[in-house]
Amino acid sequence: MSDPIRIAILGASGYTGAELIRLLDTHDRAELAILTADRRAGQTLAAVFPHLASVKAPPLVAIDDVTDWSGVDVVFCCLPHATTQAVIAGLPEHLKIVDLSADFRLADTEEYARWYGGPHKAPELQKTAVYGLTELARPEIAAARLVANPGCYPTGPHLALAPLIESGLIEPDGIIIDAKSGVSGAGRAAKEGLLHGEVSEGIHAYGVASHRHSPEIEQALSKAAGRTVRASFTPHLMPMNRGILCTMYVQAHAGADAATLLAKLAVRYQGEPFVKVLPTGTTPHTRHVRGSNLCLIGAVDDRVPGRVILVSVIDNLVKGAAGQAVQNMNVMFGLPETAGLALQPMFP
Ligand SMILES: NC(=O)C1=CN([C@@H]2O[C@H](COP(=O)(O)OP(=O)(O)OC[C@H]3O[C@@H](n4cnc5c(N)ncnc54)[C@H](OP(=O)(O)O)[C@@H]3O)[C@@H](O)[C@H]2O)C=CC1
Ligand SMILES: CC(=O)N[C@@H](CCC(=O)OP(=O)(O)O)C(=O)O
Repeated sequence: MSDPIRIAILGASGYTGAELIRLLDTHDRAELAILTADRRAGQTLAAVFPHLASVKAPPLVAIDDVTDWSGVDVVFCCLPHATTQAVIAGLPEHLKIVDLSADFRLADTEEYARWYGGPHKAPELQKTAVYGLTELARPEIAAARLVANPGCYPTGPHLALAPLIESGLIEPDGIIIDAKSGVSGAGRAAKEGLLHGEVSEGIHAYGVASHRHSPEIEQALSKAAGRTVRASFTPHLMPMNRGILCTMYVQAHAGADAATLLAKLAVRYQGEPFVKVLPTGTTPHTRHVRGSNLCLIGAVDDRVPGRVILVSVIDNLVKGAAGQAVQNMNVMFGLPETAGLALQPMFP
């Protein structure tokens, strides 16, 4: 039997922490060594998450109380933005790190400062981080010490659009991304505006033309295009717990249609366990990925000539966060990529 991979989860009492624990419980090499929390430090996992009571895990502790990291191989960091960078900068060199926050995703430090309200506290470390959309950066992830796990909104559009832009099948400028997310995307800390009475039976756009995932999406599309690209991105909050659906309006280049775009994606993602391309003319539902690490992509020809409408879905807590983080850990340690992720979606 191979040695266990000893894992620390910083911010284990949040939504993505819980999801990591659920997935890693099915991973035959994973051993939970350290779990941290802030307000919930000192509690057992069973007290914080009764649904995970049977998982073998240490009690949750405050990060400052962790003085010995020698029994840890990899850290999943599930802390809020900005809190993360100083914590990661202080971790010993021997640790591999998958950061689920936004702190290390933007390669341009000025762009980071513009969108996240101030200069980065660990700019040298930021330069070493690899943006970890697994299917599109495997060799870099395999060699990385620090992986910046992508944001939940950018993941679907990045997977759907980057291969189409790279191959010249669609126009990179002027893409419109209309995104809809479940409320768990906002994390566990109760906030006004996210209470049941304010979210149920309604839907609203937010961060219109100003959401901090715009630069992350544009970073991905620009890389694919080899030049700066701007996109229109509007997120909406949906009265559901999990899931992100993105509707993308793209202009196809001469002769290309939905079938052409899907054929390109099918070739690009052939053999990929988690990215699935649907038959032309069909579109996925968030319920088709709930609880799984899947990203489904469909496309339909618009009635406007030359325009194609693509739709992607993921579970924001799995492929949009904890699942992709486990996938990245598997790549970093040379393990089968599906370890800990072989869960089919829940339906209904
Ligand atoms: N939710 C999602 O769908 C996604 C989230 N992310 C990102 O992942 C990270 C975690 O998200 P999520 O799990 O939803 O967040 P939650 O708010 O649910 O959890 C945050 C965790 O961090 C701990 N924490 C909060 N403040 C501090 C602090 N100052 N010092 C130490 N620990 C602290 C909390 O502890 P305690 O409970 O004890 O207060 C909790 O364990 C965030 O950066 C988020 O943006 C990324 C992709 C998707
Ligand atoms: C519904 C909701 O509030 N979603 C979050 C995005 C969550 C996410 O995954 O992104 P980060 O890791 O960058 O936080 C938001 O709009 O800020």
